[in-house]
Amino acid sequence: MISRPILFNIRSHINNKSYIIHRNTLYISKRINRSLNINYGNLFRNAVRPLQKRGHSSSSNPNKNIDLSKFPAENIRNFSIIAHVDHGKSTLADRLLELTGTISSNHLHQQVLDKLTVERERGITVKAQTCSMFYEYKNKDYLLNLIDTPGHVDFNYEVSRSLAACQGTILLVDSSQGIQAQTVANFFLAFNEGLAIIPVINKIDLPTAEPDRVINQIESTFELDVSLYVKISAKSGIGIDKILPAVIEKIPPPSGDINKPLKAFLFDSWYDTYVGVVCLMAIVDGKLQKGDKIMSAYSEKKYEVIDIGIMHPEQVITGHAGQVGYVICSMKVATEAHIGDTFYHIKNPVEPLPGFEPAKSMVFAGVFPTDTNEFSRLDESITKLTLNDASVSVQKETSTALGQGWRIGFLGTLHMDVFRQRLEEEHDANIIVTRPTVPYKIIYRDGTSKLIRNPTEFPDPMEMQNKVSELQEPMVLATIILPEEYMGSVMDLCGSRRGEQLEYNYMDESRVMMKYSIPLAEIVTDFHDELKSKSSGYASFDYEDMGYQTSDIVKMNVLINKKPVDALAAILHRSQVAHVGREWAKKLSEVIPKQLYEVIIQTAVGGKVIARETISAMRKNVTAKCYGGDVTRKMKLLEKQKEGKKKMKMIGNIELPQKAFYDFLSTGSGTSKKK
Ligand SMILES: Nc1nc2c(ncn2[C@@H]2O[C@H](COP(=O)(O)OP(=O)(O)OP(=O)(O)O)[C@@H](O)[C@H]2O)c(=O)[nH]1
Repeated sequence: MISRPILFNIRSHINNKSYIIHRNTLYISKRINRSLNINYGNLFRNAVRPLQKRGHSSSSNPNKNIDLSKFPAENIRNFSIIAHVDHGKSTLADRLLELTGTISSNHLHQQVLDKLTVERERGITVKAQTCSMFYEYKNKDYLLNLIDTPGHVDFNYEVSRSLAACQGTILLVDSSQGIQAQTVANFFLAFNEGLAIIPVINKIDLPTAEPDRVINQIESTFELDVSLYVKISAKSGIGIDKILPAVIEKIPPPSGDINKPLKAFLFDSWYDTYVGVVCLMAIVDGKLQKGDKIMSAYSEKKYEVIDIGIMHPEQVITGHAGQVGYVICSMKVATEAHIGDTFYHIKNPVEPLPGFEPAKSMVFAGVFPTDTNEFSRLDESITKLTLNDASVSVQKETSTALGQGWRIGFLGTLHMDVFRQRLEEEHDANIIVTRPTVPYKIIYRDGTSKLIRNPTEFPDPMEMQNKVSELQEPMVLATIILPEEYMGSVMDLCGSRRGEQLEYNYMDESRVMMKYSIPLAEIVTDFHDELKSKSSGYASFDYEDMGYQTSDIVKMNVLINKKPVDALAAILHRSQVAHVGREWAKKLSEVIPKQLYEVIIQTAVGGKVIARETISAMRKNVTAKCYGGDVTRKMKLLEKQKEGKKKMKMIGNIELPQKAFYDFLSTGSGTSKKK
């Protein structure tokens, strides 16, 4: 049994001070009527820079001391907020930070903890964020460590990791929407962790709010003690003052023993341009100080602690049981920070903590630099981004069409899209991402099996005939919650996606929860959009892994002038081949520009051609309009044409503009269904 780690109880010297520690940055703000007296070293000055760059306000004073030693375990609470997408987690986190004076109430930014550009642009949380607040309750000072978590199913790994660092959670439910699919999924994550759960009903300011109905839903669906619930409007601030007293009263303090040998738990890490690899560790037992020699239970590599947390080492670096903070040790490479690793003093080995189950990639896609010279730079960027997102798996791969690249595993297609956007925006990458595929399983006659993450690994006909006993595809258990009137159309949708209904229950007189077993491949493309459109936006959906099932899957090749293009191959269920084959051939014929010779596009399974399109030849004479006149002008036009050609990708023996290739791969060319 693991003692639950605490966040950010960094031993230091605080004299009635208030501060907030952010995951990868830090800023300090005054608590009302109290003065700051904090002493920072270079680390803090370095760490604060990125935050200031992003425009956050900071009232930091680099020459004062912080002391957290006055917060014994019983005055600490570690809690998270879990909810369905858009039910108001980040807004509630803002209100709590304001209430505790951690940020000012006229703070310019909303959703302060959504720090990534991608989060602000998309209005979603993708990365769990942590901050500490100070709060006085019944004449006692409390250190409250709050973790804001993502709501979307693709980021569940972040939620699980956050919950492992907490003793309790706020289950936030929108009072106009009621329980949704991710409310259910997140509730069970918290429930299985044995956390104290406080139901909080949000958005009671809305005219459509039905808080009492939602409370009944919570009671009947989760059998939760609803006498604990709190009704709020995170937007207007109604009821916010009731939340922290409930957190203190209902959530137990953390446990841990300062006198036991060191057991430090690495549960997050990131790459900071100024200080390199930074780990977020929970010191479950024992103490950790600057200069300590520690060892990773995972890799058995030895490190020296260079700095802890955000403080100047001489004043604030000592940790004790239940403390967490930044630990900067002599880790050179980003991948050395293994999420879930246990660290101990070299001379005092301990039994490692169970750690986290590694995230299981649900979809894989090839990522290739558009300019092959960019490979090394992008390789470094991917490594850094992976450190900030442990749920991504990366392997190098080579495509005949696209050159050297990577096969990257994601938790879902939104996750994939966010990763692509971060790579482009934060690392200035120019990339082509191939169509995502789910991991299929090949069962061989000799009893062995192999997972394939790339259509190019699909067995050839000879291998199929002689060695393969069966092919399997991954299945998921989908939970769909929707108003009763949309049941018919959603059932049709699930049926068309090879879904099999397992059960349905009424949550109240008009809302239904349906469970389906569906092939993962059927939901990773446009299922969510279709579900929204079939239910006028009212259905919500979540899924979990359900293992593998025998399936009639085949590899579909795309041939250009009779040559297969590896980057365009796909693994499909046989029932999809006819319409996907036709759709792809047509789409490719639309994006491939006319060439100097005829181009034949075919889609085929084995030797059988599914669809064929032909693009007739065209000779483009760029100098035609020059009527034999000026030679320099002709030369210039030819040069320009040459430049243009550099931006082309050779696919088979044809030239395809990168944009066309990108357009084909990124949208509309999935295994979308006949509408
Ligand atoms: N009317 C009203 N709107 C609210 C309230 N709380 C949040 N909202 C709005 O609901 C939307 C979603 O709020 P967020 O705080 O981003 O929701 P979230 O749960 O953090 O979203 P994800 O991180 O994407 O899961 C925003 O437009 C908020 O302004 C509330 O109490 N009342």
